[in-house]
Parts: sequence; C-alpha cells; structure tokens
Amino acid sequence: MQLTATDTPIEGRKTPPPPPPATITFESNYSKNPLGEATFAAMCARLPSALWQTARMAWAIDRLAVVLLVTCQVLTGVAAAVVLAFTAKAMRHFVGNAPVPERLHAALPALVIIATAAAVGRISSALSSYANDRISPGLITAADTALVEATCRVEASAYSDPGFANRQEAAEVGVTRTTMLINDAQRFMSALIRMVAAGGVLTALHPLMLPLLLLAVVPAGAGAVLSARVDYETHYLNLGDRNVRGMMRWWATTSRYGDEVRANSMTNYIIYWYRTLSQRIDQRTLDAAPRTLRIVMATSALGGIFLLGTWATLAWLAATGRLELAVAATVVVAVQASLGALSQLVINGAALFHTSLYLADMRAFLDFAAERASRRGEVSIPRRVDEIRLEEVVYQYPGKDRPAVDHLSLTLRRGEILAIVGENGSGKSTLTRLITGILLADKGSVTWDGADLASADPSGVWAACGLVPQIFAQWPLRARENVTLGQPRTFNDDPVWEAVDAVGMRDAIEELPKQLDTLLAREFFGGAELSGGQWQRLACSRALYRRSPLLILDEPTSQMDPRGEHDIFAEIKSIAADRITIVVTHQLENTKIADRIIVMQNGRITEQGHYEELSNGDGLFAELLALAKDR
Ligand SMILES: Nc1ncnc2c1ncn2[C@@H]1O[C@H](COP(=O)(O)OP(=O)(O)OP(=O)(O)O)[C@@H](O)[C@H]1O
Repeated sequence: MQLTATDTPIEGRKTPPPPPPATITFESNYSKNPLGEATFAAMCARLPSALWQTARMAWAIDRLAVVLLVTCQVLTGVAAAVVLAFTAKAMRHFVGNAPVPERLHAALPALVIIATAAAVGRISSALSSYANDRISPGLITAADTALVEATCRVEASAYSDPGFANRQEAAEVGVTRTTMLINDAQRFMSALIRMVAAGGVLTALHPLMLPLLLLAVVPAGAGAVLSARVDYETHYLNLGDRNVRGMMRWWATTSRYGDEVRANSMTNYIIYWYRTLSQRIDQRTLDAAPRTLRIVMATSALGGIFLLGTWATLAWLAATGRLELAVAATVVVAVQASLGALSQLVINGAALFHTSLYLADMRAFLDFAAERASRRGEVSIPRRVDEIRLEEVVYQYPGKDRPAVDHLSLTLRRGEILAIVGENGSGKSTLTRLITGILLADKGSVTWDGADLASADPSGVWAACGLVPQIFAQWPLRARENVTLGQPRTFNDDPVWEAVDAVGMRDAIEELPKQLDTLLAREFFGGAELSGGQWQRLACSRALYRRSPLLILDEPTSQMDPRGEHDIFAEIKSIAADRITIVVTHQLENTKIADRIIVMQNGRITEQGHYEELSNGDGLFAELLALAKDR
C-alpha cells in the first residue's frame, strides 16, 4: 500500500509523510513504571506465590476435579514406572539362554503386569484430561472476574498511577495463560513421577547412569528457561504497543465511531498506523529469534556431548565386562525411558516457569489493585444530607505540575441548586469528583454533614449520589437496566417509567421493539440503537431514578434538543427542594435556574452570585455570556 497521510492527498501540494505511531515509553516525569524495575530474580521470587494462589483458585473452583487430577497424575506416573520396571524384568528373561517357550513362560507374569499397568496409565491419563477440562474454564473465569472486579474496586485516582494500563494489560495476558498452567503442571508432575520411577530402576542397574543422564538433559532445561526469559522480555517490551494497538483496534472498528472514520477519510492512516505498530511488535519478536536460536543451539550441543558421554560410558562398562550383557540391554531400555522422562521434566519445568512469569504479572496487578482499593473508614453518611462543606481543598493529578483544584472553599445546603461554570480545564469536573468523594482531597477537607469523606465508607457516600458525567456510558443492557443500573430492582416498572417520563423518553422507549426489555446495543442481533440525545436523556433518567440527596449533572444537555433541555431543567427545578443539586454547564442561559453560580478559573472560584448579578458584572461570566451571544 502506498503510504499517504490521508485518503485524499491535497492536489498540487507536497505533504509530509505520515507520522509513525508514537513510541510508547515507560517513563514519566515523576515516577518510573514499576514493571520496568522488575529484575529477573525479582520475577522468579514471585513465582511460588503465583503458583500457590492459582492452585488455591483451582481448589476453590472444583475440589473433586483437583483430587481426580492429582490422583490420576500419580496413577499415570506409577503405571509408567511399573511398565518400565517390569519391562526390565521381562528383558532379563528374554536375553537368557533357556529355550524360547521357557523364556516366554518365565516372562509372562511381567508381560501381564506391563499390559495392566499400561491400561491403568491410559485410563488415568484420560481421566486427568477430563479433570483438567473441568477445572480450566472455571479457572480462567475466576481469574478474569477477579481482574475485572479488582479493577472496578480501585480508587479512581489509581487509574492515573504511572503504568496502570500496562500493568493491567500484563495481567490480562496472565489471565489467558492461566489454563496453560494446569497443562504445564500436569505434564511436569507426570514427568516427575515417571522420572522418579525410571531413575530408580536405572540407579538399581548401575549407579553411574542417572547422574550422567542428568548432565545430558540439564543443558536443555537451562536452554528452555533462558528462551522463556527472552520471550518474556520481548513480551514486556511489546506491552505498551500491544495495549495501544488493542485500544486503537476497538476505536477503529466499533460501529460507534464508524461515521467519523469514514467521513474524515481516516481509514488509510489508521490501517497504516495499525500495520506499522504491528510490524514494530513483530520486529522485536524477530530480533529475539537469533538470541533464542543461539541459546537452543548451544544448550543442545552441550546436551548432545553429555549424552554421547553417557552412551560411551555404557559401551565401556559392557565392553570391559563391568556390566553383564543382559543387564546392559536393560540399561539401554531404562536409559531411553529415563531420558524421555527427564527431557519432559526439564522442558515442562521450563514451560511451567514461563507460564508462571505471566501469572506473576496477574498476581502482581491483583496485589496492587488490592493495595489501591478504597479503604477509607467506616463513618456512615446520613440518608438525608443537609450540608456539604469544602474547606481549602487542593487536588493535583499525578504527573501534573499544578493543582486542578486549588485551595477551594464552598458550602452547599439542601434545597440549593448550584451552577458551576468556567473555561475548559478550569477544574469543574474535578470539583464534582471531590464533592462526590470519587477523588479524595490532597489537602483540606470535604465533609457531608460533618462526616469527612476521607474516613467515610465510600459505598454509603455513593449510594447518596446521582451523577450524570460528561462522558457517560451507553450500556449494552436492556433499556430498563439502563435506567435502574446501580439501584435495587422494584417489583413493577412504575418508578422506571416515572424516570423515563421525567426526561421525555416515553415515546422513544415505547417505539422500541420490546420497549423496556429492548437490548440497547445495535451491534447485537435483536438490539436497538438510540440517538445521541436520547442516550443522554437516558443517562439523566438513570440519575433521577436514584432520588439521591445529591444530584450532579455535568453538561447534562449538551446533545439535547431545546425541548429535551427545557424538560430536564424543569424537572431539576421541581425536585430541587429535597436535595443538593449541582449543574456544570457551558450553556450560561441554563444557569438562570441556579440559586448560586460559581465561576472557576485555574482551580479556584473567582466569582459567585446570581445570574443577574454576574451577567451585569464585569467578570469572566459576563465576558463568556457576551461571547455566547456574539454570532
Ligand atoms: N484524569 C486526569 N488525569 C490527569 N489530569 C487530569 C485528569 N482529568 C483532568 N485533568 C486535568 O485537570 C485539569 C482540570 O480538568 P477538569 O476536567 O476538571 O476541567 P473542566 O473545567 O471540567 O474542563 P471542561 O470544561 O473541558 O470539561 C485540566 O488541566 C486537566 O488536564
């Protein structure tokens, strides 16, 4: 594909080549990405706990299956050992000097045991696969759900912690690897049991053989561990790019943004960008390939030399009469079996180690999320809030060099409608996050009826909030749940219809194929879609349905027609007596309903008063109002 900055090059004008995707670095001005600081030794130290936690998860999911798995594993290993031991026995009879029928007769009991043990081994192996199939889906769901839940429960400020998104991405990869762990552990265990058995037989035949074999396979194990390390390092280097590529993929392909992508001729650039980023990821993987090759070649060569040494020693022992020929033949079989088991042991051990590296990332994220979970205190908030007071509140986002809210004091009383206005970035939304306790003040205090939000139980605080954020979710749920989400269900739909009526959405809902039962997601078969303004009305109805003592609406009508806007503000006014209402808006005419308007600049309140007062003054409010009218 020819690289163009846009789909439609500007005629007769030279345009610069399109910029490649930004380099994702792990450093920020203020702190380092913790993932970047993890040394290989530190990662290895996390493995036992990651394995232990996963084993506990599996135990919690299906104890019976875990017991079955372990039992069958032991049985499979024991059966393999029996096969090997009795093969050695049978071999002794076969290589004797007696006539063939006699030799066969003497070997028969051993052969029967071999056949029985082989059958037991096969059956246990099938049963352990079944147990594995029973554990795996539950395990991956448990890990995935734990990750989603942990992320939902962190303090909102944790999202701004450096490297949060990368840690989360690493944890998600860990989730997908969870099922591999069972397989790896299963194979490792079975190889271990076979190894113990074969090794025992081999040592009984000649004590020198096992150490020699160990030498032969240790290089392969070391090679597998070193290759796993290279693979993990590549994965780590690619983490940021994979994360941003995943995000871009969703934005580019979701129908929600399809109009923008097409009508602004973005397709070529997005595809160019996507391909370039993918190639960058591929390149890192390719760069790692020669390292892996060198490791495998060197360790295989070393292993080969040691193996040759083993066979040479065996030949020397037999040639010099130090080992009977009949025993030497058995040793050959035992060496083959031990070699197979040993190789499996080290390869699966390395695979287990490899998988554990990813699991450890998942565990590290879960631990981090647990540390950053809301843990503020037990102070409860009254169901009816009379006063919210902010005193000298300061809040600065991590990585920012000045506070978004700066020494701000404000008192709100029940029955009051407060309008917050100000230019973009002046701190209005941050102020609402502080009032609702989504963010906690760095300095100063926010109290609800005297209870400091820093030590109040957040679920109690949020139960008393109704919030329409600037960017609200369009949940792929039924229309009913889009209204009631976050609230206990009622036995009938009357309160839902009441909230729907309050935002003038009854007709629109009644026209949906299944009314309140309609799935609001056009992406899915049977789903329906609302217009932008209708979605916004629904977000408002969601907040109104809660009948909360604090109602906050951040640009609630930006997508609404004048009728919708009028209805919403009329509703806000009619229910205002019972609660504290805050409206953030750039539509200054809407502030007429407010009992008080505050104007924010650089995180501070610079003016406050009634609409008439401020519009006739000579401050920012009057200036913005004049600009709004100047068309
Ligand atoms: N999650 C965040 N992480 C870091 N900085 C943020 C974050 N959210 C907001 N900011 C910064 O804080 C400042 C205040 O932002 P805020 O969203 O409160 O402004 P606002 O007045 O609501 O703006 P707008 O009118 O555009 O909605 C801005 O400088 C912004 O860049």
